[in-house]
Amino acid sequence: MSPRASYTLEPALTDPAFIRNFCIIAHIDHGKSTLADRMLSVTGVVSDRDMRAQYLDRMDIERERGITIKSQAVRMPWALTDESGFEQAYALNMIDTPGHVDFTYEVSRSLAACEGAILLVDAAQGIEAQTLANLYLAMENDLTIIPVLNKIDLPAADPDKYAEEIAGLIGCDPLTVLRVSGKTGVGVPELLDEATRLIPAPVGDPSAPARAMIFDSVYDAYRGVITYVRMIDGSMAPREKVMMMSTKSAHELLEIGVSSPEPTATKGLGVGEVGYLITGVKDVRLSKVGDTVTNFAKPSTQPLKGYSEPKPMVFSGLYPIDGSDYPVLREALDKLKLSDAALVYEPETSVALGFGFRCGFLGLLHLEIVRERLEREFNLDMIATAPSVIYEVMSDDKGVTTVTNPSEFPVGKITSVTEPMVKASILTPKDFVGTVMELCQSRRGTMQGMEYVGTDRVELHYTMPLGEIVFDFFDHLKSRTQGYASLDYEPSGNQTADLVKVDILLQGEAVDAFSAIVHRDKAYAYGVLMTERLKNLIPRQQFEVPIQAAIGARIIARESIRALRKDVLAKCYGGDISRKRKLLEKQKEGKKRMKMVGRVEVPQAAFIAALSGEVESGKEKK
Ligand SMILES: Nc1nc2c(ncn2[C@@H]2O[C@H](COP(=O)(O)OP(=O)(O)OP(=O)(O)O)[C@@H](O)[C@H]2O)c(=O)[nH]1
Repeated sequence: MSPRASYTLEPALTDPAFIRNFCIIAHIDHGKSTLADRMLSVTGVVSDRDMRAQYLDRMDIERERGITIKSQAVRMPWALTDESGFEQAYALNMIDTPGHVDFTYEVSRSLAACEGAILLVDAAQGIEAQTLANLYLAMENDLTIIPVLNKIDLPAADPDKYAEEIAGLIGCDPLTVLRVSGKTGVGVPELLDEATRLIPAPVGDPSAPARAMIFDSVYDAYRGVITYVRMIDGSMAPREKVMMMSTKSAHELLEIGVSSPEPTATKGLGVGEVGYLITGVKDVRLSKVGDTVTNFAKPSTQPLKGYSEPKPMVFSGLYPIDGSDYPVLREALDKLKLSDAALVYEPETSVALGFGFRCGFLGLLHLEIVRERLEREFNLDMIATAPSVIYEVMSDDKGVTTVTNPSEFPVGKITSVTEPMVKASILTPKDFVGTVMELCQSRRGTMQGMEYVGTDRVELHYTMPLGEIVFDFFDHLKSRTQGYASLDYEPSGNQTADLVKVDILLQGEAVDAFSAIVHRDKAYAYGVLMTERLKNLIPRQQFEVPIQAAIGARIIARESIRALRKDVLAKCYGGDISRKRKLLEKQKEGKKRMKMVGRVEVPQAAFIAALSGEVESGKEKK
């Protein structure tokens, strides 16, 4: 599609009256990135020749998985013709935001940098749980909402029905809900027109001391930290000295510019503009998201309202399969941390797995992504222990202990254990309400209410332990509802529960990597599951190996692996000594990939499979 804007936009320092800042909010897969791509080509900032799918998703993982992890900001020119035929040039700043619940904090940051939000809804699916969550966030930030139905090219699209649904939700006329296709481009120019018309211009004081809000900070191997900001008051220019208000650290601005979508240096940034700063800082922590940047010589006294820091919710131990890779893993984590402020880690050791790190993540998707990046970008092979949430354990002798690793669960008399809770909302077609309620109850959920959205869908509200959601809840929810239900959740304090630690013992010795904190009612099931899994995974040894599950000293499940002596030379009769030696060498190599737990040899693969649940067993297939 050829661009409509027939003029060139001044690179920056635009009059705020002609700036529009907006973001696109949507449920995952409703087509944000595709629409953003289309906007880039419609506005002409990316030529058709340079266009590639998911232009703004720069990480390989983002592109492969088709998801957005980091927010991106891009400036685009647009022209609006008024009734008298006068064409006015505008600068549109679009911030693409991630849709997955793990990355909600990225969304809230982007929202605070905008005056408007395009609420994008798949015309074949309608409103989903994250549509609602993001919409509420946008409303809290007082943004102008532009409702849009996407994917109207799909044969299954039912725009009339879903326009009604959206109208009912935000209280507008169904006819004002725009209809577009990010794929074919239909309706996109009209959407940009409407956004330009309806979204208010940014307001700020151009003569006040400079204040810019940091909404993202990324580490670039060549340029150091690139800080993305939205100017609120005043202006900034290259070579100026700026100060981060929370740390009072001062830096010289080496470069200031806008992304359009490639970084373009400018003479400065003025009120309402969105752009980037480069100061030569090497650590993203010095350029903290939510902080206010001001002028060093003429500082502002009033910092802008920051964001709450992202808090890790799920912890897992990461261990290199080859112990000698430990320093590489440390370095890799240090590097990832530069660009991922939400990642936390500290060294830990495991009897079974050796040296590794206990890492904190925003959720399971975040964990998977970090793990994949470590494997891919740093060539590391790793074992990740079962994810755990944060428990607070009260014991008589130790007081309160915060436990993120089951092996730290205190021994002795425990008075109470609290676990993190979440408020979950699940949106499902009404036919599946029964099965969803059953699932939530089996995960210790307490129902808080339900309401209809449109005529055939229901939003269910539950409080549930986070620990019950983070593992496979979503998979079960999807399979029970034929993929139709969607889920969103937010933290909701802590609550006491009857939780116990289950240990798994091999020949009487506890294997720390397999310990888990579970509800007492589920302890037996976990014990049976793990002992059975391990029985299938650990090869027979020269002696019998009992596998037991225990709560404290009480054994709750038991399996055993029968004894066997594997004589590799059995088939090697005759006198060929070199062949025998070769076989023995091969056996030795194999043993290197084994971990010794007491006297028992456990293959690495067994740890990986037992921890990831990749074992075929009748009991696991629910
Ligand atoms: N038919 C059709 N398919 C579309 C349209 N827009 C997006 N899609 C498809 O929908 C899927 C999801 O699109 P994305 O743009 O990656 O979705 P997203 O909302 O950006 O996803 P996240 O970045 O993970 O939040 C992709 O397979 C797209 O090709 C459209 O207008 N029509």
